[in-house]
Amino acid sequence: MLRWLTSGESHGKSLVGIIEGLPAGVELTTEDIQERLARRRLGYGRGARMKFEQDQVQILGGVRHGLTMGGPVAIEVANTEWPKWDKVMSADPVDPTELEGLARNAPLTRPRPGHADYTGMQKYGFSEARPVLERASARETATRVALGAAAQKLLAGLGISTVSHTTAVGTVGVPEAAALPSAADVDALDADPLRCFHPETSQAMVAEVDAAHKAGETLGGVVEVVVEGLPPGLGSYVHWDRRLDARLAGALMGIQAIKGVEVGDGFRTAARRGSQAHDEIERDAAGQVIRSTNRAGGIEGGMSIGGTVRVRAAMKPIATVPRALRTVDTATGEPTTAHHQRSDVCAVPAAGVVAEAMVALVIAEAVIEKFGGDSLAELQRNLSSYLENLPVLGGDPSLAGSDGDPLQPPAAMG
Ligand SMILES: Cc1cc2nc3c(=O)[nH]c(=O)nc-3n(C[C@H](O)[C@H](O)[C@H](O)COP(=O)(O)O)c2cc1C
Ligand SMILES: C=C(O[C@@H]1CC(C(=O)O)=C[C@@H](OP(=O)(O)O)[C@H]1O)C(=O)O
Repeated sequence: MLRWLTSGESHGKSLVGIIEGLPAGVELTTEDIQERLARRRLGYGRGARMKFEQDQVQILGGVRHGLTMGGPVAIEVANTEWPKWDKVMSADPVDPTELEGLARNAPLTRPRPGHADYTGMQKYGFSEARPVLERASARETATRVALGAAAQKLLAGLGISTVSHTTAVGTVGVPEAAALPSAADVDALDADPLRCFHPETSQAMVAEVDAAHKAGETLGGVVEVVVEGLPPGLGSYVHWDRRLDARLAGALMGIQAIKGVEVGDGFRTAARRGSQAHDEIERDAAGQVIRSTNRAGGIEGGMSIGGTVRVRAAMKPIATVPRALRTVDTATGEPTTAHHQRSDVCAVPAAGVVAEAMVALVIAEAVIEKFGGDSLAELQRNLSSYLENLPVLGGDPSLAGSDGDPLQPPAAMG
């Protein structure tokens, strides 16, 4: 069983994540985590905060000399802006005179439509939005990316890789037929201002962000996560909450501002006729059982079919719109406009990196659940044994496994 939790506020001292259930022997260093956190900060359209705040990472427990030890792994991502917020966000009571006149402590009583402000105040009984937005903020996703790094390192030990890219910003989308990136393309994606794998579209996306910025607007978009090297049979059809697609969708919808999820061609499949919607099963020239297409996104019956999984997440435009939206001042009851200091114009590329972390966590959880093991070596043996004994129905069992590498899923499933 794999479980994980995050704690911390946007302007608090630090964010902390704990992941429990990782086997011993997974390679994990501060640098691994830092590399992924740096990727989350990239992306055209992010606000000023990304420029001046650093993610200061410390592994607090569960890892020794670069290897997990089997216990919970705790990771801290410190907020370097903390000294400016230490009074406003202090955990311990503060003498009210110390807060007097602090602009940062001014009550936020003009809730933003589209953010958690108003309903959070109602639900938790706050008279202003500060305590709501501090936790609702997507600053918290830094912790998920840190925990996702641990999951990705586990998956790497099993030959499973993840990569994310931007497929749409506002109305500008990558053409349907565009090539899909693989993990080998991560440097090219990092170099693109929008983490888009289609240079022409990326240029148009940059122009779209500039236009939105100029107009005092914000933008949403769509990201895709591609997972390669999966064995068949992660997740199950036997119960709704064991379906891999359901679990991935829940994890993606758990990201701030994600309002839609597609598995494979998702909504586009709904518009197709049956003969054009599925991935037919056939034999290639070498006799391997293969799929000629991957419309389903590599999941059928709630199970990975083996090979590549593809999922997309749709992000709504940022709620803190510079051209401030109408709201009601909760202190006076008067109509006004929503509070706004600064914000991202577009955080879609960052959301892609977060989506990748969430997908890695769900896949790692499904892998551990199916193959078990207290050490990575044991998990690898269990997976190898499963793949070696995987029946290739209707064919020669010797076709199972690919080229004698037991950690590779059968090419038949690619
Ligand atoms: C990476 C990332 C960055 C975000 N940046 C902002 C931001 O700068 N301003 C803002 O209002 N919302 C931002 N959001 C979205 C809000 O966190 C989100 O809309 C809010 O928590 C309410 O949740 P909901 O949109 O799921 O209803 C961001 C989301 C993500 C994933
Ligand atoms: C800090 C991050 O994202 C923040 C997410 C966010 C929100 O409302 O979700 C609002 C912004 O924070 P602030 O209002 O303090 O500028 C973003 O900068 C981050 O991703 O590290």
